[in-house]
Amino acid sequence: MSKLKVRNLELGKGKPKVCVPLVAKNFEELFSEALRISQLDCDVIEWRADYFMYAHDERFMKKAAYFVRYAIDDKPLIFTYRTLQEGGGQHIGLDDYIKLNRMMMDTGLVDVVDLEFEMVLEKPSDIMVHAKEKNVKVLLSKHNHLLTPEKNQMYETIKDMYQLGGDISKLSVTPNSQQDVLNVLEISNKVKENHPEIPFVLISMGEMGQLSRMTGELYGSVLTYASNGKYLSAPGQLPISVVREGMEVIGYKRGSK
Ligand SMILES: O=C1C[C@@](O)(C(=O)O)C[C@@H](O)[C@@H]1O
Repeated sequence: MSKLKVRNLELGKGKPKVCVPLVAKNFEELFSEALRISQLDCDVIEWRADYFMYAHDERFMKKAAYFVRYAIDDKPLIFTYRTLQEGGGQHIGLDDYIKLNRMMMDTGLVDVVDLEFEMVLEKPSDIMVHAKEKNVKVLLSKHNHLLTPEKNQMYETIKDMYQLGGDISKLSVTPNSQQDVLNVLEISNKVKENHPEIPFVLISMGEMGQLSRMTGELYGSVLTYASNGKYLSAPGQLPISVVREGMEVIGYKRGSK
């Protein structure tokens, strides 16, 4: 499995790392939630800026990023603005999306930026190069809240994201049957076996897909998203303790303590 260093964390080594969402609509909530979440047993924090009411004001966003970094200290931080099309909290135009993400890279306060694959494809720009220059990792993502695509399509998407320069490829899909969940696990395993160079995350959302949030050690996902105790940023997210226990059982090896 390919390894990726983010601050002191090595993604792809041992168990998947646990990421929880930071969701807030104003500054007061942002600061208190960031402080609260930084005390949880998580490895990574994902700031879902699409829920923040000042997300369209550049000056406020810079201040907000300082607030968050101050509150969470040295924890790895993913900046995410999820678009409405992919299940996010508020609308953003393509140009503003690119501008906001570039600006976040420039702050030097975020470690990873989650960029939607479709947005990057739609607006060819130097954003991937810019991230490299700023030493920010790019997690390319794609979400399907209706269904689970064909197996081959999922496989190709993960590879295409890597090809485009993503440091992590992430695909979150919705199962309509248990077979869909198995398909996600099968493709995870296939990427792990055939493309060990690709750090990836494959999630089957909803209650039906919860198993996929705990099987990363077996099938290769480097990150898993859990609830923050107050809020789920996607259907099917489990409490941190449940995910950790599940991963412990699934990854249990004879002879390990
Ligand atoms: O893309 C993802 C994964 C996710 O959708 C999930 O299924 O847990 C949760 C989102 O917050 C995150 O941006």
